[in-house]
Amino acid sequence: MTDAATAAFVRAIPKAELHVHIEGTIEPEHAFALAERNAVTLPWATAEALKDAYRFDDLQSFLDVYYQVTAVLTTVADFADIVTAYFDRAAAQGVRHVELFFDPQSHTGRGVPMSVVMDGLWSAVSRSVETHGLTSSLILCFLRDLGAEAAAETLREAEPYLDRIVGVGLDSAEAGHPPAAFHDVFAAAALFGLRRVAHAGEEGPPAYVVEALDALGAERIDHGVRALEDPALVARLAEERVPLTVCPLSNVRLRGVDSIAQHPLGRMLDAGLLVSVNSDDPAYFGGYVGDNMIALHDDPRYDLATLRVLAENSFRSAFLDDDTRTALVGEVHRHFERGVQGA
Ligand SMILES: Nc1ncnc2[nH]cnc12
Ligand SMILES: [Zn+2]
Repeated sequence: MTDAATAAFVRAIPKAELHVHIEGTIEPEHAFALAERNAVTLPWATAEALKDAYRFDDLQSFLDVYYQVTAVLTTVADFADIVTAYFDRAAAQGVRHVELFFDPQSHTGRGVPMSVVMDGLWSAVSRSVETHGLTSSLILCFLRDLGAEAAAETLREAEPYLDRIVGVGLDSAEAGHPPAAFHDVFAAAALFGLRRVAHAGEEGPPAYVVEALDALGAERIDHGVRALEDPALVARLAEERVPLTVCPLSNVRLRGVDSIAQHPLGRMLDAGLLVSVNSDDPAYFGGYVGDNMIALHDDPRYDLATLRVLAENSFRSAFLDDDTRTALVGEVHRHFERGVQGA
């Protein structure tokens, strides 16, 4: 096990978080406080009962809970508050830059206007440097199980707010929903000057990773762990330096892998892939990004030198300008020069 001083050191490593769904950061107690504030009835009696429901068999069984909890979000203040609560935790875990996913369709589909979602998220994101000492941006994700037409409609609704988002992504139930169906909406997003990322190879086959790259022009792959099943794809990802945002605790909780010891992250690093560590839905999966790194470090394969590579990779994979990237990698360097205090 990682000792307390080393855990504090790992948690404080400067890092970027590139794969975190804001709706997946609502802690159970906060969900119940928001439910009460908005007179929303959740299908669980207490926060404890909700936590008891966090036993997942796969991605879908998690999404079923996740979408029900999002119903507590109804006002501008709610969206601002969940971002602020996430920033509080992220800043305490060394996060210097975050690219936040949000799922507008999970709100507009319940009658919450896009303007409420955008104004709430933006009020916190636009002030993150002053409030938390970290830079932040927003990535609008399309829910792939709702289809391409709904995604196109969502992009149209988001048009007045394009200066508040850095890119678009693709998430939700992966199996049976190949990326290529979203070619046109991703092409339209590219014409707007937006960056493109996509969840692929979480539960879906390696072919979905290939499609995300070729049909969507994805610049970064979220998860991508199943890419390892296809050696030609691994060679391509390594050659093209395609960033993969890997979420170890998420993969364990959603039963993609049995344990951290079984997790393919080590093999991905060995294959020369540009991988970073991320939290995905930290309120549900047992930890924020620093906690994911500590869980890795409990396994001797992930020594401090490896965690340093992962932290540097997070900045190398981010949508940052070169000067900012260099400065942030320099912060990682200085953190390791100072070393574990008391060691
Ligand atoms: N891990 C995940 N995969 C796909 N969609 C998601 N939405 C929130 N978390 C997700
Ligand atoms: Zn995700």
